[in-house]
Amino acid sequence: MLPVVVVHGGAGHIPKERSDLSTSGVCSAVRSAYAVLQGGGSSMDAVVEAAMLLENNPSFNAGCGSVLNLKGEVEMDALVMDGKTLSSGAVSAVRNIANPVQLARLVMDKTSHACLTAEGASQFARSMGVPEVPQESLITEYSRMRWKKNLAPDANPVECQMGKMGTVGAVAVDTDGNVACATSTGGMLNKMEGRVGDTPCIGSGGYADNMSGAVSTTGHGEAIMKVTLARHILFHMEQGQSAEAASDLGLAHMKSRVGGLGGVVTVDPQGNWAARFSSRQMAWAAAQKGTLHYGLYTGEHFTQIIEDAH
Ligand SMILES: NC(=O)C[C@H](N)C(=O)O
Repeated sequence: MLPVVVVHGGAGHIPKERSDLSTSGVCSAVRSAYAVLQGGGSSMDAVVEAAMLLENNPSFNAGCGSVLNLKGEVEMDALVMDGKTLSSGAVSAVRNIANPVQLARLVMDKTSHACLTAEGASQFARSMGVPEVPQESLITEYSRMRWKKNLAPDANPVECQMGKMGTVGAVAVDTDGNVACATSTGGMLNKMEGRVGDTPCIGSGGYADNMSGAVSTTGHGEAIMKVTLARHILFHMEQGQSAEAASDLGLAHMKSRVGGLGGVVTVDPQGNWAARFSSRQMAWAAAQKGTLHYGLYTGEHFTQIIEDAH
């Protein structure tokens, strides 16, 4: 059963013309992360690899391709958590870097803190030699178009939000049985400047504990925070539920209690995994025992032998 890695490319409604890009993006990220695990890398190495590749892919709402805030600027959130030690690192409202997930890992590895925000996070990035990138390099035509559309007086903000949720995340178990999670996002379209979502908050955007498993979440951040979705799912696993049943229970609770939609990828330390969502779609992919699994719509589950995958 080990190793295993599962990634998501955000819960929401993916326009038809963009769905192939989302699927191919999560599949190639999961293949690279799986290669890291097969090469003896840790679950932390694997989830950071997957999240970084998805941040670099402009089809997703993380790193390059992030949605814009009300002012038309990019502010990103990211989180990593290590299930062996419960160490975590996060950044929120960070600007001008290509890979927030890498900076989150540096917060975990190099500071005694769990989260750095805004200008302080940028200063830390500089001190670690992380290159600063111009904001323009993180903005795509598509995200600028959607930002403008959402500012129009007749805009339907709910519909626009669902058009591209696109947060990215991963969970993995390595051959030593250690679990880890990573999540990275540009947040919610046309958010207020300084808005911090669920993604960098442990228990909400993700959680990893070798005693129960690991979860990375996506969806409406304010709803996810109200129910601390990731920790809620692991609670159900601690009570004996499977990764799949616990994920469904957590998502159903969020829907009935606060009307929130979203999606999750979940693993337990034995390598059982789930990719579940209450939104219309969620691009997801998993790799285990030489097989690639992936899907986009509810109930969809394709498989492919990894050696044959191109
Ligand atoms: N697309 C998402 O998953 C958005 C993210 N959860 C946020 O609220 O910032």
